Amino acid sequence: MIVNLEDLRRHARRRLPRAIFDFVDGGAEDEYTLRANRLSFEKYAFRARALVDVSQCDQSTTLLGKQLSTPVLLAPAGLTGLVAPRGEVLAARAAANKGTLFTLSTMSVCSIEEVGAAVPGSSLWFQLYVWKDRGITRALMERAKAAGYHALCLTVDVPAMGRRERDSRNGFTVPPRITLFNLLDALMHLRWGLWMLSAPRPTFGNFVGTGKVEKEDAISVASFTNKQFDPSVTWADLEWIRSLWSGPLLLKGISCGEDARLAVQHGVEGLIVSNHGGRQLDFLPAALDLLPEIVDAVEGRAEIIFDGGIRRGSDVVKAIALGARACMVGRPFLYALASQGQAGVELMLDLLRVEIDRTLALIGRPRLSQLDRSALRFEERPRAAEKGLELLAANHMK
Ligand SMILES: Cc1cc2nc3c(=O)[nH]c(=O)nc-3n(C[C@H](O)[C@H](O)[C@H](O)COP(=O)(O)O)c2cc1C
Ligand SMILES: CCCCC(=O)C(=O)O
Repeated sequence: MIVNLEDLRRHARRRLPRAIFDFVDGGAEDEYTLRANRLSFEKYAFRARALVDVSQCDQSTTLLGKQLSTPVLLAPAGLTGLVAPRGEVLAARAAANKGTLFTLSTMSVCSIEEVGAAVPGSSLWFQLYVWKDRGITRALMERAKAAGYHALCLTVDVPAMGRRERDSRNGFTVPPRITLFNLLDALMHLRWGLWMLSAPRPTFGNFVGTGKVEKEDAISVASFTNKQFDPSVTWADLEWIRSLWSGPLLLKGISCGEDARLAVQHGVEGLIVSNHGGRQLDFLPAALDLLPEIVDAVEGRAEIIFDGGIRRGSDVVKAIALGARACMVGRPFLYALASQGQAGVELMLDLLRVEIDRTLALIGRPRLSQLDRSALRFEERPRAAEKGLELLAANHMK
């Protein structure tokens, strides 16, 4: 039975081959940041007001001028189409049906055009990685523009791919290599295997025809991206991107106040406060702990989106109370896709919606605009968090 997002993760773990589940679920190196992302929510408890009329809770909001029915968006995730066939199209449809946004990753399986044709561009953002080949980078932006995508989100926390040791152990490659382990893994997850047979052999769909993917046979994500992504990108390149993209521009992966101020000086419309779900630099602080410093640095001059570890409606309410305008979820929509395809993603968004509404009612603040730091108490000693860390550390050592 599925009553919350953790149930979707359990489902996904059963449904997906081990190597694919681990690619989705895992983080960098010791996975400290990945664990910290969850545990940081336990540092905050609520201050609830009583006897407030909460008969009409309203979680709708606007983001970069667009009306949304909920402050929860779908984060960009490379290789979503490995979790379910045409996974990006399914997730984009679910988001549009539920009045919110889907962000297509540069590293998607379905192409910019295929997703663009499936839903209105107003419910789509495109996430950009800068390739060494600037012609390709420029073409990505032009294609997203031509397909009607509303905003561009430049990810700035991948100057090198984080080291995901689960992927190394599993020998995870794109396309998946046919090995005895992978064959057994697929046989033990037959529903997924049969499901995937209905789709073309998965690859990075935006690069078919460029010669970049055709030459590669079964390459690890880190080898491929380290070869293709440009580690020399600086603030100066932002001007170049700006000159090619006329719509709203966001930076994803800002993790300190200095960079937030620079981003505002460069005129970006939005920032995504994120540690890439603990998949990049291990020992960045928990994403929630990055938020206050950045909110204070931005002083309302750009819209702030938060991601990292959101698994409950109450997590969304806490991030908004700390100054975010909206939140992205990554893994939860991938677990949901693995569990039940498009219907799973819609269910995931519904679960969060109901949890957000109930939290707003119980704390006596029926609208998002009424959320600020006075809705929270800082837990001096988050005992559950300490205990959780001990338990997780113990599990890790096994
Ligand atoms: C499987 C997977 C693939 C991802 N691929 C990308 C990507 O291509 N581009 C990007 O900017 N972020 C990527 N991310 C990071 C997410 O956009 C997001 O920051 C992160 O998942 C948020 O944490 P959460 O999973 O705890 O919600 C990926 C995350 C996952 C789990
Ligand atoms: C699949 C290409 C890399 C996607 C990414 O950014 C991530 O896995 O976190």
